[in-house]
Amino acid sequence: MSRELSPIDKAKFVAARRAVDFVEDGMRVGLGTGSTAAFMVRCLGERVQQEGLRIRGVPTSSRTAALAREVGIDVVTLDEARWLDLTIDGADEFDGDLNLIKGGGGAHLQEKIVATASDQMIVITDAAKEVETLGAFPLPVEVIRFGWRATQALIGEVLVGMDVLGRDITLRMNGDAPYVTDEGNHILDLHLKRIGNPRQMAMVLNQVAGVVENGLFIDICDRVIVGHGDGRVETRDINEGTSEEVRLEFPEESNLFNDLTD
Ligand SMILES: O=C(CO)[C@H](O)[C@H](O)COP(=O)(O)O
Repeated sequence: MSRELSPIDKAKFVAARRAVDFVEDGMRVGLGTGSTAAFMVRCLGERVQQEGLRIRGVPTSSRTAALAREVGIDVVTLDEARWLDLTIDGADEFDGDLNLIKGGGGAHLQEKIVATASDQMIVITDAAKEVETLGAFPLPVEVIRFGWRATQALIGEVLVGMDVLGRDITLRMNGDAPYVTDEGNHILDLHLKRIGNPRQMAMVLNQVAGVVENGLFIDICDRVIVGHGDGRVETRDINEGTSEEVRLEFPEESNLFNDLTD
């Protein structure tokens, strides 16, 4: 069923729509996870069906895989694709260097593997996710289920002496049970409020036994596409140091908005 989109949804939609302009015939494309990425997958599916665009898509979660198949994208595994031309994904926060926090949707492990196996990563987002300093959004850390409490305690120890404003660590839940990722792991959310040195944080966390991957994406994103509720879309390229703005028409009626669940 189609529903009225909020200004934030409209912002996410126009960012997604602009991002698919960067996809060319024959590309192998990493498909992110989350509500913004879901718009992008739908827009890509539209190009596949209407223009005959030929691409292979590598999804970053079981949710995205199901949606990509539904909209007619040829879905392959990363091992089949080997290497990707482009990955398009959302983010929970981004800073002026285009460093990111990801994993709010619990998929940052596959997302990081896919993004780093790509020539380019484009992040699609609304303007509210831009921050001066990362860390207001809790940092997701995927951990092995075995001994997760010990891993939590060890992470607490390594946070001492680091440039953060909070040290609470919570186990992500799915109702009454711990959240389980596509890889069968748990997620600890680190409520740091400020991450003064994200590069150091990303390296230190991955040294802790039991940690599989943290949600900091450092020097991975090449472009950010920021959508606004009025149709303006800004594209910033960190490598070229450029920024451009266009305005997209917002379709009054579109089956791109049917059955939005993500
Ligand atoms: O990292 C992610 C999933 O692991 C998402 O990209 C991030 O949570 C943003 O989600 P949304 O587009 O729904 O705001």
